[in-house]
Amino acid sequence: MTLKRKKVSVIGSGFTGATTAFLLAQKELCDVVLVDIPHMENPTKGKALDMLEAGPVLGFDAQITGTASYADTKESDIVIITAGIARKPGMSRDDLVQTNQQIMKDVTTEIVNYSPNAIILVLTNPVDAMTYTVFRTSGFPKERVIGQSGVLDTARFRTFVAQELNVSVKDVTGFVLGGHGDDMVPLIRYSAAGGVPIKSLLKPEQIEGIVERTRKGGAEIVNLLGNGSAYYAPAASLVEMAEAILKDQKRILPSIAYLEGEYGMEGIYLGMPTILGANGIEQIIELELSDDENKALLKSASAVKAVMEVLA
Ligand SMILES: NC(=O)C1=CN([C@@H]2O[C@H](COP(=O)(O)OP(=O)(O)OC[C@H]3O[C@@H](n4cnc5c(N)ncnc54)[C@H](O)[C@@H]3O)[C@@H](O)[C@H]2O)C=CC1
Ligand SMILES: CC(=O)C(=O)O
Repeated sequence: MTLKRKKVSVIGSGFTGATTAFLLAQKELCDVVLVDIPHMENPTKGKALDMLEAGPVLGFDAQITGTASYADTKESDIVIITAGIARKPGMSRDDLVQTNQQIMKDVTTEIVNYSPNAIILVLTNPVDAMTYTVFRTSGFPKERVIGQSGVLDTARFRTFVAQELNVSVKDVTGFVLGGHGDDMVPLIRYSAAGGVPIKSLLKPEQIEGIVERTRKGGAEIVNLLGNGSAYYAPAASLVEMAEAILKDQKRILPSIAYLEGEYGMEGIYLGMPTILGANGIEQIIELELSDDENKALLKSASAVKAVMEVLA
């Protein structure tokens, strides 16, 4: 009897898509199909072949296919959407929303056609609104359409806390909630180093500095790179979420989840503490928030709603 390996398709073979595909294969989590537009078919095939040829050196065994045909994605367990454009000079935020929204609709129609039982992970920005578009277009249940931002934002927060304390990042925990923007909400009360609340380890001004740097974490990398946005940490974040689902790990990770009454909100995708397992989002965890934390979360939700208002 041959065991069928799990299959993950990654849509968009750019910086984040290619890095995600490589990490998934390197960890032998699944076979990977990397998809891009027809114009990009040969470069996509080239990237996939190049990754495959790293297998003998790194000692991993996974199929990696580059393609422009969605037929190759048939019966994927997970489909990860990284396709889309980033904002260019002269382009408004609304232009970006319109363009990426159309790409989400086109891509999702193909995903539904070939992988009707898949779990979809969305990365494309503005990610809260794009996850909502994929949810509406797919008709999938809410637990099977999930956005990525909180794992990345929390990773940045943990990195900065570890740097400030000069301790191992492995011992730093945290939780960043809300939309993927300047109003995201790092929950200081739930952040600790080795189990010790960071409030008793750092001065208020140090914590404020870390919160601000986390909120601007994406822009910091954009400014340094000069020609694109972050992709190593975003890809690692997608892979952590995909692994939790593929292995039914029941990990408590922040995900962009659809709210139907949780935290007093309805009809919006927003970063929340969730349990991720084989069924996708298996639970949204409702934390007790202080008045200030609740106010900050509502402010972040308003920013997401403002983007949703320009959705067609
Ligand atoms: N949510 C998050 O935390 C993060 C979100 N992002 C977002 O992810 C997206 C991708 O970023 P990068 O990979 O750096 O961009 P990139 O420009 O390197 O790659 C995008 C790829 O999408 C492809 N593409 C465009 N239309 C397509 C379609 N209809 N079907 C299939 N492929 C298509 C392009 O040909 C390109 O290869 C951007 O919107 C970026 O802002 C990036 C990092 C973190
Ligand atoms: C690009 C992006 O969303 C980030 O680096 O946070």
